[in-house]
Amino acid sequence: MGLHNSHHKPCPTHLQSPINIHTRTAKYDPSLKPLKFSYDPKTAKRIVNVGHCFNVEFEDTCDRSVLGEGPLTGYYRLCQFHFHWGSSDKDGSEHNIDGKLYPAELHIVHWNSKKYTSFEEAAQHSDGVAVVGVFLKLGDTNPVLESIIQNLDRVKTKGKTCPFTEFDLTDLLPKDLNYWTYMGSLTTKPYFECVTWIILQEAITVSSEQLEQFRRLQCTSENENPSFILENHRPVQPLDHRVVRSSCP
Ligand SMILES: CCCCNCc1ccc(S(N)(=O)=O)cc1
Ligand SMILES: [Zn+2]
Repeated sequence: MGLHNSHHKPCPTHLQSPINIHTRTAKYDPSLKPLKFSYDPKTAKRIVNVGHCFNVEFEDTCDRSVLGEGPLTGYYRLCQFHFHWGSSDKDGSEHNIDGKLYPAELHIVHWNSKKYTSFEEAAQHSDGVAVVGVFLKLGDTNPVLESIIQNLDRVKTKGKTCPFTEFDLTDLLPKDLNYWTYMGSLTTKPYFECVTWIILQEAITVSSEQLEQFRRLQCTSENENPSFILENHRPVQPLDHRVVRSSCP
């Protein structure tokens, strides 16, 4: 199924992510609301090395940590956050801003708990998932990131987990919560087209040494010859007929 045109041949519509955000083409939408983060630090649970990155997982059996408003209808339940990075500080982010790459990108993953009963079910629907993307720019050591990174040697190999509780995720967000938003997909297999992307316009800082810690994670399990997660960012995908909206003019 896809858009129809005068030569009557259906052209497939791609709704894949990430994309390059061309800021001058983004359309200010005054109907977009401010983002409303309501996170309970007690829902932080553990850090897991999932092989291609590490996830910081939250308790998502009830609506104790939710994202509301913004471009969303209703609220979406926080389930995990993770990062994408590159083999050097020159690239690593998944989304680009006017062709500019950042050294890393944070993804905060939520699912529509009003309509669906799990992330896996929500991921089958176009209104199922909402991911907040935050760029990481090179700068001073980020003390909040450091509280996560100091645990990484406990999840060095694939499949390892360690407890991680009492974490206030709002401490990791920039002050300015203005955003771009568009409809897209998961950026790793199975690439389901289920994501309302909400990309913050202000970046947070990360130091070069902190990025090096990400690259020391292993994609192999402890009884295999070690190989490292040097990079895990997907190339940008065609925007096609999609419009990126902005929360500010
Ligand atoms: C259906 C189960 C798939 C597990 N993986 C979920 C997943 C993949 C990618 C992203 S991302 N990188 O688009 O934020 C979030 C969550
Ligand atoms: Zn991601």
